[in-house]
Amino acid sequence: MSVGFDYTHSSCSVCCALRLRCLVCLSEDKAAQSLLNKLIRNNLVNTTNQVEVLQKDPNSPLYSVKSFEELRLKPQLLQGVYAMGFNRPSKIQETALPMMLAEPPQNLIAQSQSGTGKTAAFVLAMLSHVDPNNKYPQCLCVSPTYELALQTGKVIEQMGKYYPEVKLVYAIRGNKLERGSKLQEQIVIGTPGTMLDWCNKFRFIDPKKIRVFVLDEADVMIATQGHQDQSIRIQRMLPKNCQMLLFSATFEESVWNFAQRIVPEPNIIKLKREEETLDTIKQYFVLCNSREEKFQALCNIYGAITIAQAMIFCHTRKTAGWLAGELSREGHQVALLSGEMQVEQRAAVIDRFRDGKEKVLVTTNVCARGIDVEQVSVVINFDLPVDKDGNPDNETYLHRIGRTGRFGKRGLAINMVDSKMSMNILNRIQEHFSKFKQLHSPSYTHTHTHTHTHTPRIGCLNCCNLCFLPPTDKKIERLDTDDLDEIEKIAN
Ligand SMILES: Nc1ncnc2c1ncn2[C@@H]1O[C@H](COP(=O)(O)OP(=O)(O)OP(=O)(O)O)[C@@H](O)[C@H]1O
Repeated sequence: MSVGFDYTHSSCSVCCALRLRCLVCLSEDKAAQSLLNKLIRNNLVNTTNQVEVLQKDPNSPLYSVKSFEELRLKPQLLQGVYAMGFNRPSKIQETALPMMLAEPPQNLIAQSQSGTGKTAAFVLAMLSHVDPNNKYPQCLCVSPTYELALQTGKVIEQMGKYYPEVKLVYAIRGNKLERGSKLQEQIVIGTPGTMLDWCNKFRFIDPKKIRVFVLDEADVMIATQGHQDQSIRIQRMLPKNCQMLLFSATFEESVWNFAQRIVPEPNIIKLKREEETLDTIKQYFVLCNSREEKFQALCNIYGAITIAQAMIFCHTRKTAGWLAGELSREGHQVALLSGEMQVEQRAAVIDRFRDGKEKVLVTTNVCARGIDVEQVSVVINFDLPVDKDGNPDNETYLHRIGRTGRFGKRGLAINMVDSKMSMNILNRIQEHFSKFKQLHSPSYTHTHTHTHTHTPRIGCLNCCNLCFLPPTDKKIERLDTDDLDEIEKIAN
């Protein structure tokens, strides 16, 4: 078994540390992460940011709606929307829905973070566009994995509850049809490989009759080898007037290039991400010599201040398991999120933690990235975040501790330092975030080797990940965990 970038295996349960180096696992992670978010989310992510719109024809009027009634939906669909508990369109839906429902159909590329209502939007568009009297496929929706396709299928079923004439079929591995058969269902949802076979090899679908083509989770899609080409091959079989819709949670250059190949003459909608900031977070570090000392420091902190809920990040599954065991022995109610768990099991653990059934969540980064648990007031980096080469992983640091300071609330982040090397990493993280202020001064133009030159803008979605990172002058201060008075002070 070789370990490196070309290392491939079909199951992520083999390892934890290896996952950082394995391309297969990286793409599985992205899909699993996305599924996890869908399973644990039961409402919209709050966002106050504005929608940016780039129209194919800048002279055509831009409509946006504040209610579902304004969209003149079929009554059965409006009933479905309200039955799902949607009172009004989400921020992205306000602009995307009128575009998607317009006549003649308009192409759309839309980007906004997960949980902002993209799936519900394109499901509504598909259901609106099909003619139930025609018993053949009219909408194709491509998802990166079987599980994600099933999730979207569920939304179609819920929203189309009062419109039973419209039928849905899954083009997924294992769903075998008789040779020579023709599909009667109006909507086909599936993964790119099977969808392509059904159009091309088996001809269950006549691609020339497709009116709406949806490509969901483009960022996850391109992380999986082969999916990009298969999606493009499907797209090429569709008629010129077919409406092309593409959705993505992020918009790095690779996604953008792919999007442009799938969607000709697009309208573009972007919803700026809620900016994460370190300014409202107090950051400390604790000096220790061993894993046991780190644990002791943790106990001292728990002994001195009241912590409603905390997340503790470890580098490996092994450390996370060990720490969870030690904390339980000390009488803490601990939840452990671990890489070998099925996505559904992980979702259940997060749900329990969110409901306050456990007060401490011990996890590795791979499991917890992108998960929002608002009420967490303390984040502990039991191990500092590093990338596959052992360099500081600044972005992960921001994501981890950013969760404690959401929506202007003050949070606390404590970093455990157990060697010269980890002190060096922490110093570099601190330096990175203070340098940022200079990098983003308005007149400064910076170049990233992997992207293009542009005038940097904080929150800019089209350029590079760096621009997501806000500046801060915040120092990471030393905390002596043997001094109870000192610990008590940090909580005030
Ligand atoms: N207009 C709305 N009003 C209330 N809730 C909504 C509305 N639109 C969507 N939701 C709900 O918000 C949650 C997120 O929506 P949706 O899944 O469509 O977002 P998304 O951007 O596609 O995110 P993801 O890619 O993670 O699924 C879902 O629980 C969905 O039922």
